[in-house]
Amino acid sequence: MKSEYLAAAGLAGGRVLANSEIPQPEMQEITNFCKMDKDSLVGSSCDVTFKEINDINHKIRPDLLSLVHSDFFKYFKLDLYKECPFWNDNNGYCVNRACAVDVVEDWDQLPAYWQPEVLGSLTNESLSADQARDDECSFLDQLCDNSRAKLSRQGPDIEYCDIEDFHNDQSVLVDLTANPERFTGYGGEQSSQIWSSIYRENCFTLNETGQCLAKDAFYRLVSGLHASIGTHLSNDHLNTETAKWGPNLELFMARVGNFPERVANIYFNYAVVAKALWKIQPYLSHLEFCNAYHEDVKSMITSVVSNLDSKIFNEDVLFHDDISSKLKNDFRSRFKNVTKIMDCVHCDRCRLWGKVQTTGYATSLKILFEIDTDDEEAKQTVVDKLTKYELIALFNTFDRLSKSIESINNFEKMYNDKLLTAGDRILALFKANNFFRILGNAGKSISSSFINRSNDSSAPNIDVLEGLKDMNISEAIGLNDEMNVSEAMGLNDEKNVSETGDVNEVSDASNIESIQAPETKAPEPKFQDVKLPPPKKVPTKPVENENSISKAWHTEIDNVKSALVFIFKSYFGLPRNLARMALYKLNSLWNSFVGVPSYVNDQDHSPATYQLTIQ
Ligand SMILES: Cc1cc2nc3c(=O)[nH]c(=O)nc-3n(C[C@H](O)[C@H](O)[C@H](O)COP(=O)(O)OP(=O)(O)OC[C@H]3O[C@@H](n4cnc5c(N)ncnc54)[C@H](O)[C@@H]3O)c2cc1C
Repeated sequence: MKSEYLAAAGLAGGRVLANSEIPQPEMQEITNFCKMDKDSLVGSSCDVTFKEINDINHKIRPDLLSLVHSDFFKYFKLDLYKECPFWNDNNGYCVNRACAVDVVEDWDQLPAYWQPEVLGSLTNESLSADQARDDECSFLDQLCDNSRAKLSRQGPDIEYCDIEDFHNDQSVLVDLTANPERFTGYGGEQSSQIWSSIYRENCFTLNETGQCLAKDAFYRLVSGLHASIGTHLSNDHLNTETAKWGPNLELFMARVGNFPERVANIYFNYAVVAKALWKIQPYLSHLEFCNAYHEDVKSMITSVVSNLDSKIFNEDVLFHDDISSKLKNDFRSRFKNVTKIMDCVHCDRCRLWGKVQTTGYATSLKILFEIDTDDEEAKQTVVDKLTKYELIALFNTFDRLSKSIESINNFEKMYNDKLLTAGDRILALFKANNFFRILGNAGKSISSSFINRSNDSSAPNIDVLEGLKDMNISEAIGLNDEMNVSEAMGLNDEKNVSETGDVNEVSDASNIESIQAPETKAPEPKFQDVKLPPPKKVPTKPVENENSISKAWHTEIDNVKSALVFIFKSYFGLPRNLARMALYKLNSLWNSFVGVPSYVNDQDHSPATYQLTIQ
């Protein structure tokens, strides 16, 4: 095995490293966006690089997008009112319009196979629970509404999510394309509680071989889901000034981009779901669709899945022997809990997408870990028993990850553009010699170490530019005012700057506590990472001992001259200053008359500050 693979795999000297211990690859590109080497492997169980996944994703993206917009894949059923099974917290709700879900009410618009009669349990109360489940849950039967072979669901538990939800009386049908996953404003204590309980599920008690790898995989799945949600809410974010939805680079960097580990976890999840799809490929191509429309869907499925490769993820390393089967059971029940925690999410839109994606991961895990590659019959049985909702969730989850990866690549372009623009602006600042004026306007301080160095040289040099990363020049380069530029540029991946500017410690597999009670560390001494050049020796002037009368006389004369010049200039400049003041006042009155916001008149309240105030 290549040493690069060993390092990326987290295997050192026969010891399995936790995710947090895996050394981050050296940065090889000019940009430090996400500080990742795209030619390194995605993880210990993946024989695929970040770049290869980017290429695959680029190829399949159009078909995958069409697939999830097709009538067959765009509807999902869930119970939006199910009570939280873990804690008594069923009174909260999210009042933002963005949290709402539009459910399907106009049934006439739906294709025949989505009509209530076909969905069975929505209306047909005469069916027994088992019958309803069979009708509802046999994916193959649902492709054509006239063939309904009954498949028994007896046998050992192989479920990683609660599939009962799909035939619950309370369940509603939702058009996923009409309810995009995006920024909803959901946050605060409630969402942190959800995330901390999800991460707490990653506390395996068994001390079996391979536990570390399983624990690491569990963590990566959850963190990848979290990061993918963070990417979507940053990519489709509401700009409160323009009232338009669009990407928010600063938010993305603060939530995901500054944490290479989180970005890598999105790629890891992509590999897991892709492998599950690859694994059921032979069965998907044998599906019998009823009409020409479905044939289109089938060809889109084939074109997506045929681009995937078995080496993308090796599930066999996780639970490879009998000893680890207990661990697998633990893994399964813990992941099931993650899917159930979604019922505690107060924001309906977030709950919807949380349910879709956890169901998608649960389906992938079932396919990966419960299908024995040597047993053809068992394989067929597992695939046959997939419900259509599991398949819909599987493809939609793959689409979410694919969209995340596309967004990450777009954010990288934006980041590089911003960096270039920032660089140009910084150079322009020096050329125009208006550096201190701008800083004064921004009301920011500049580090003394930087002032010392900038005084040494009038031309911008690397030390000076490096010094810039230490100070908050967000206004100068147009980044979020609350964010330190070094963090915004990803120069420091140790800290997580939340939207409100809070600095929390980065959490990792071994650091769940940081999520439960985010620790605020005492600020570290600044500039410790900056290598300062030795201080220049300033030639010292010889001390003058003589304090002659003539020197004192000249000083006095100079002072009198300066005072006279000042008085003369003041009289001379008075009309000009009065005219300016009048003009300024008139301008200000005119602006208020035509309704221009007050910050335009007020230098201390730049648009950036104004934006922060109204947020
Ligand atoms: C199931 C679910 C679905 C959601 N869907 C949406 C949605 O569609 N739209 C929306 O606007 N909001 C959604 N949210 C809310 C969103 O995820 C955040 O919780 C919210 O925006 C507040 O963010 P935050 O910065 O306070 O930190 P949070 O994202 O709540 O994170 C809490 C802490 O976890 C750690 N952390 C963050 N990301 C990771 C990661 N990837 N890996 C490891 N640790 C991490 C950090 O230390 C952070 O301080 C959802 C929340 C949940 C629980």
